[in-house]
Amino acid sequence: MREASVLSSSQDLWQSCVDHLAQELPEQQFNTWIRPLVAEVAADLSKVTIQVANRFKLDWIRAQYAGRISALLEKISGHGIHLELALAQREAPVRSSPLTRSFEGNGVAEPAALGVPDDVAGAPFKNRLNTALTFDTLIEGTANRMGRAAAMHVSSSLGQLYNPLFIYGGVGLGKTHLMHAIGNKLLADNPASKVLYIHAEQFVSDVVKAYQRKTFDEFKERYHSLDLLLIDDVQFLANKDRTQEEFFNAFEALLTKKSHIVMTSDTYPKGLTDIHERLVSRFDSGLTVAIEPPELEMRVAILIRKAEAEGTVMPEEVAFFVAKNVRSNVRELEGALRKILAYSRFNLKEISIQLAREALRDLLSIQNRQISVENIQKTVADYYKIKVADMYSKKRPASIARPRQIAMYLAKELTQKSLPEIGELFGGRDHTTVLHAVRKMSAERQQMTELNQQLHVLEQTLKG
Ligand SMILES: Nc1ncnc2c1ncn2[C@@H]1O[C@H](COP(=O)(O)OP(=O)(O)OP(=O)(O)O)[C@@H](O)[C@H]1O
Repeated sequence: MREASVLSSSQDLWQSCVDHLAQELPEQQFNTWIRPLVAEVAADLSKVTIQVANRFKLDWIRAQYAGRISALLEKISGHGIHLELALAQREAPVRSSPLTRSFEGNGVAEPAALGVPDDVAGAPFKNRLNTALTFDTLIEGTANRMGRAAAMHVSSSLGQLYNPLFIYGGVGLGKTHLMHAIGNKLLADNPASKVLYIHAEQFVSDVVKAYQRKTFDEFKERYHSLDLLLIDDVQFLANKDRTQEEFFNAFEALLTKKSHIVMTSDTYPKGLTDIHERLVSRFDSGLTVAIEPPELEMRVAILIRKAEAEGTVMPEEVAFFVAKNVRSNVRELEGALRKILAYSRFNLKEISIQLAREALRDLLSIQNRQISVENIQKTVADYYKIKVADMYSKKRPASIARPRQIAMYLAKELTQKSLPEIGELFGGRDHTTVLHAVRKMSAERQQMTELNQQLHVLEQTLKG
């Protein structure tokens, strides 16, 4: 543990606290809840203000982590610290984790939405590119070869082939990185180009704002004048009719003047739901490429290169060990690497397989863990702050019945259990009750952004 006197700056205090949490918490929890936090530390270290993206996260962090964070900060600094949690101003969604997308409670509703933050109309033009995400830092492998080649091509011959470029794939595979790389390369070659990176949700909010303020002319001027529009996660345009119409208009205007459009999504165009057919067919009219999960060699290369970027050498055998055990996506790999580096730094130990095994023990044990109905019941009960016993009880108030239905739905989705078996585990309920819950939740999650987000968090937590 570091002493107060060793802390060279206020940011050191927060970093130390985060490093500790990285070691203490399961990977998924750390990535979901702690990693995205931004903290301001008073120069005299007497107060730490943590900015949290939305109310839902704020409540969760207050309930689950604030106590531990406070205790750690006090232990590290050696004195009392006032910890404050505050709602952050909504930022451009350059995201660091799949769960840090800028959902605001129920999501940004279309034109009736209130309180849309003020960060586009009237403001000086910002391209929102993250300059760290370039082709140089994007490691190539079979999984992303085609996407990378297409992206390179687009950045060097804008408006010609592959327009629009539609990139799809699972979470944390480098789609966003690829988009920023295109923008950064274009700007490096042609600094006068007008580029905009935007998350689809922010586009929705821009439409809402233009609608509320009757500033569609400015909106059109802003979007239709671009040379390159990079729009991330277009699946978020689902069910937003007005936004889709405006997107369609921008799309047509940009293609007509041979500007380029690059989009990402979690699915291929025809797999998108609740997006107008005419848009979907436009999405598919250029080049559509998939990004696959990285293969073993690529995972090894990513670990070695990222360790290098942190000024550390990761022996190849350690990289293999980690790459074999962390298979899902690059974001998870980055998380594993961060844990290993923090562990090595704190324990003053060289990076070895043994050290990696220790640093990743939670992650490795979670991987070996089967998801059980009991675990689902406990996790859901904790999440909605009800008693685990209520999962089996006959109580009917919505505050209890609903989490119970959610747990039943997750039990069906994440385990091999049959409906009667699940019913049995929920206090001997009939299989039709379980079926009803499963159908209800699958239908509602399509309609309700907030529920979908909560289910996503629960699924990620349970899957580790
Ligand atoms: N091939 C790669 N080489 C180096 N870093 C990578 C590569 N692929 C992804 N990354 C890094 O992994 C992290 C996750 O990537 P990114 O945010 O681009 O994923 P994504 O596919 O957009 O995921 P999501 O759908 O969750 O937004 C980023 O930090 C990114 O820089």
